[in-house]
Amino acid sequence: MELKPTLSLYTVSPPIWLLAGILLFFAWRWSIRHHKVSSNGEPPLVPYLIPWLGHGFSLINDINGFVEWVRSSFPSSGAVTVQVAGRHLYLIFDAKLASQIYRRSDNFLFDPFNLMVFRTTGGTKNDLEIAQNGARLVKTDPNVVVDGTHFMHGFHIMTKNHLSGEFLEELTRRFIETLCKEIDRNFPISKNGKPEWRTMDLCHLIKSLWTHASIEALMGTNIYTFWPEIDDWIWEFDSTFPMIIAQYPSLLFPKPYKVREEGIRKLIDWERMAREAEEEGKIKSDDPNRLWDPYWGHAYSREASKFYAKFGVSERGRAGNKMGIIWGIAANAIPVAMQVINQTVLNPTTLEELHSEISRCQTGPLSLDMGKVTTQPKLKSMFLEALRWATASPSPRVVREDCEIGGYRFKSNSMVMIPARILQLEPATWEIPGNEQSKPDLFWPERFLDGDQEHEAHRVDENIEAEANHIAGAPSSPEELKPRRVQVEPISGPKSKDIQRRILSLRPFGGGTTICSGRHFATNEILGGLATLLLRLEIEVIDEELIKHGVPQPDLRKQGGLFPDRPLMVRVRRRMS
Ligand code: HEM
Repeated sequence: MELKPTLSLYTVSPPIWLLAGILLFFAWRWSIRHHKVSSNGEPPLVPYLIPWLGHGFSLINDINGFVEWVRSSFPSSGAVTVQVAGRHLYLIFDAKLASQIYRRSDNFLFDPFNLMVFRTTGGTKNDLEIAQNGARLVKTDPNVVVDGTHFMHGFHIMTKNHLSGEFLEELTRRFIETLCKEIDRNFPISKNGKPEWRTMDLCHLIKSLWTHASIEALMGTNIYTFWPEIDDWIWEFDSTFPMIIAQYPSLLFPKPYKVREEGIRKLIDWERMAREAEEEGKIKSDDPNRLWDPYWGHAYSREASKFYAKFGVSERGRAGNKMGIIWGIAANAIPVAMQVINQTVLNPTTLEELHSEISRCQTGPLSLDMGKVTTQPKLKSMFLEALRWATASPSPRVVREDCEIGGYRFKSNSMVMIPARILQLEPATWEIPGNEQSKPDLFWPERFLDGDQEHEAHRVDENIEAEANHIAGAPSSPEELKPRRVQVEPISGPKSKDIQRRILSLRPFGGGTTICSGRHFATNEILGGLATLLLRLEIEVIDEELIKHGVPQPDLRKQGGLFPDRPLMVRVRRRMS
């Protein structure tokens, strides 16, 4: 009997092969995009080619671009898993899940990153052991003596207490005072009453004024007598420090380590001089609780040094901590200040409206009621919109024990990252149908005109729950390290789904126990600084230059506050009173 030829694999023509391949590829892509969980319950795994290393290189090379790419590949997943150097890293894309993680600070730990900062800013082996005492870690070094001290949490509470209330007011007062002094020095009141226009890059001007005012407010004036270059040094440190974090070898890349060592040396000198000045009675006030003096600067700088010294942290470790604080203040708040001020002068209607809000807060020709400034609706909306549009905070955590949240399984010792920028640019959250200006990649000054009372109230509520979880089961903290309650209106009444989603999705300051302790100062220095600047200076955008360079956008090469990616050329002159 003659057998009929059957359709064998070998007889299928190449176009059919190709078609089958394309269909399989799309089926595979569809299945990974629509799989809500992996087979073991973890968030779906993003496929990778290089074993062990996985996505490590893409993540280091361009963290914002990589995270954006992952989100676009998994648009309907609340979380995904990526492989980085042999470990799983969960990227969280769902705002509600992020809030649950922030609240569980006993299981989603920040201390491993605090420890990493301690090490990379120059802490010694002994300092690292002190820092691990009572820290929340997956595994503690077996040599560490655990005596119930809880050093890191104590420091965090001390920080929070010294950046609120009267301490916050003093830091703001010193900042504004120095800013005024610097503006007056750069743009003196003209003798003949006719000030000259000067051409400059506005971004550069803001960067230099704000850097000097924040360092002097925090560290005092004496530091400039032996380290006048500190304002330039901090930006050199900012551009080189990520290489130390990424563990570039010092033999091949000596510069970042050289810059860091210079900072450590100078900050050791700063602390020695402040101690000597105190012992020699050079500091005028003998009130041990004074808020500011020229040697220690703000009380927070003094108390941070004393806190570290009390626990036996070395001079080098203390200098490293100071370096981290100065860097934290400058590198996050100053780029956001630049974005707010750029957007103000770029839009004549906004400029006019802000002038009228500022005039309502004036207490004299050049003085302001700061409490009023930070509650003006348009000013506040500009600030929140700049935080939404121009920050990329990663909020890293490590999972302590296996747990299940939001339908996902999170495995012990894996890492978590909440890429806030993704939540802050999600069209479903921010875009209002029929309103072109509301597109999330655009800066829309009116976006937050309905206020942010709910945002802050929600963060405080989250923080209280996180603190309670964190402290439960941890060694008890001394009374002076207990957090003070911050007064915020509670969230009242039911909120629409849209508002709830927006409240949960604005995450520039992280959340939980480690929510940024400097956020209130950041608000004051950015809005108070903007009002101070507009009262003293006239600023006009140079249209031909704007056409040539284009409108500044957030520069995505960095995390935290995002700098404008190009200059904004303006004419500036002293305002005639
Ligand atoms: C717009 C400006 C700022 C942004 C976007 C920002 C952002 C952040 C973020 C994302 C965290 C980590 C939160 C977490 O993952 O839970 C953080 C922590 C922190 N920030 Fe800020 N920050 C800003 C300004 C400041 C300023 C001006 C100060 C100091 C005056 C400051 C002091 C701190 C401190 C001390 C912590 C550590 C909190 C702790 O562990 O106790 N920040 N900040």
